Amino acid sequence: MGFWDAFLNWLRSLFFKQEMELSLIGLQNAGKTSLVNVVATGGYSEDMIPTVGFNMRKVTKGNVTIKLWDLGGQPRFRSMWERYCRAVSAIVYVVDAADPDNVSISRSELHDLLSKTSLSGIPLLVLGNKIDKPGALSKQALTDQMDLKLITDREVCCFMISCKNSSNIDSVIDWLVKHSKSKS
Ligand SMILES: Nc1nc2c(ncn2[C@@H]2O[C@H](COP(=O)(O)OP(=O)(O)OP(=O)(O)O)[C@@H](O)[C@H]2O)c(=O)[nH]1
Ligand SMILES: [Mg+2]
Repeated sequence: MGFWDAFLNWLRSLFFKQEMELSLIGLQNAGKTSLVNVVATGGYSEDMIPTVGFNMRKVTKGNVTIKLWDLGGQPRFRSMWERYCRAVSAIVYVVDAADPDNVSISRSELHDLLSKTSLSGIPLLVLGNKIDKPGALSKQALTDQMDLKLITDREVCCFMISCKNSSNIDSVIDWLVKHSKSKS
């Protein structure tokens, strides 16, 4: 990048700060906390501790500050998902694409959540994670099994990713940045 480009980017960053708040939802073991780590630092670990309740992380990408609510996915935490989704610019729903036995539970939890009137219209990003594993579902299979075509009251996007290999993480960040809002 030349000097002037760098200078203009710096100026832009001073005047066009964007921010967004989003919630990461999905069953336990889907890879939500791993995704936060990959987006924030690029780090990945096999040794993860299940999230108890929730964690909040702030990540800055270019001009955009993203406040991430990383929620626990175990059954006992699912009743609080809705509360943490009310004020967000987007809901990110993570599915373990290499665990076909749990996809139908994941589908019903997603559709239950989206049926709450407090969340109507909030854009949804569905991420099929762990595509590095053999037997992981294709995007088409995941879209079908999650009944994503039935969601017509909001913008829905789906990417297949691997936190382990950092596959498609750039597309996720691009999508998030596009859905941020100007700071008021
Ligand atoms: N092979 C593979 N394993 C992954 C990937 N992403 C996460 N994992 C593993 O999946 C396990 C669970 O990851 P977490 O990030 O803790 O899952 P979580 O969704 O935050 O789980 P809860 O906090 O209990 O809701 C860990 O052992 C991770 O190493 C991936 O892309 N590929
Ligand atoms: Mg977690």
